[in-house]
Amino acid sequence: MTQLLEIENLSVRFRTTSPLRALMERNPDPFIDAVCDVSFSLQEGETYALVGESGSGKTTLARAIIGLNPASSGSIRFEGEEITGWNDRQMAPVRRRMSMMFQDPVGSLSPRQTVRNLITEPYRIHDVPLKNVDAEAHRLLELVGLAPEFADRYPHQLSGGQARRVGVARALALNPRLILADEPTAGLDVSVQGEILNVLARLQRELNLTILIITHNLNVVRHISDRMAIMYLGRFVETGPTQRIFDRPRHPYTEALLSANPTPDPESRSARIVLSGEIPSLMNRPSGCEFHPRCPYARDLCAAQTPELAAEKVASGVRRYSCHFPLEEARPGSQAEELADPS
Ligand SMILES: Nc1ncnc2c1ncn2[C@@H]1O[C@H](COP(=O)(O)OP(=O)(O)OP(=O)(O)O)[C@@H](O)[C@H]1O
Repeated sequence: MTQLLEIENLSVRFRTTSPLRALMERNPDPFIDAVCDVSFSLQEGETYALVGESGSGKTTLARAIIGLNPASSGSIRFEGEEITGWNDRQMAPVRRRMSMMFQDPVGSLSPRQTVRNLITEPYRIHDVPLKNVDAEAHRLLELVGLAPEFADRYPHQLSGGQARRVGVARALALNPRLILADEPTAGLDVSVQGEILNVLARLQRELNLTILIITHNLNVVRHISDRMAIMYLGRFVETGPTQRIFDRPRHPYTEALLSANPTPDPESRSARIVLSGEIPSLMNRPSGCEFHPRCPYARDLCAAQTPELAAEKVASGVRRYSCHFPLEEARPGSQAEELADPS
């Protein structure tokens, strides 16, 4: 598989908008690291999910990849080219090759434009001549399973699921290789969520697209992604093959997130772990392991020392986690699988 995107030690720092809050939080440095020392890569044709509670830095990371938030340190390579720090003019050709589906596509669709104009607008924005606008609009609509008649509709004439499909069609204009999909199913009924996920999965297969999906919804992650990363306070705390993480989380935060997820399968239902305390402020990060104040298993070392991101080879890839006392792998069947690992 070809490596499409490579992120190394990426951080994104913002000046906090509230000096008063900085004072109240006893933080003399009015900056927050919304993304903190993140490394990962995307292989061509895979779907990678970013998961984490609200404010954990998922959108900031995606915006940094497409050059909308400047990186404060680290590196971003796309198709083998270093694009860190590039300005809008330099990023323009890159943004034809990667496109972002923003949250709330209905709100972001201009109400006065027809679907035809909306989905072919990227060609005009990027000054790419289009011989036959109608033909391209129909091609894009067909890709997302909408009839050609939808080209003449306006956003208010679309259902939530149709608007989401239009958002996907627009993201596919210019034939990008990477789609950054921010909460593509948020606010939809479960059955419509399933339809959108099936559209994305089909496109990923048919067009060999690479998809970075951002979501709160663990059922979405399980359904669609090959690999996943769990973010906490801007950091990756666990990454690896999705199925493996769902089967056997190693980080206590992952375990808690998964336990809070409603699953239809009674076999895989575990007791819900309720985390104590609030998510800490980015202006006042806890010492050592930043999850320790909420961790049910924390010991003295956790407050004193930051854990490394340990790597572990598993049959389906590599899994990483940052925890001094990771959860045991020892569950029924695990030994047999470990022995079969090619590590
Ligand atoms: N432009 C900005 N200036 C200052 N702070 C920002 C800016 N953009 C984001 N942040 C802060 O960065 C942190 C991470 O936000 P981000 O939106 O990336 O989180 P998220 O995980 O995507 O959350 P959600 O799931 O709610 O979208 C938050 O504390 C947010 O307030």
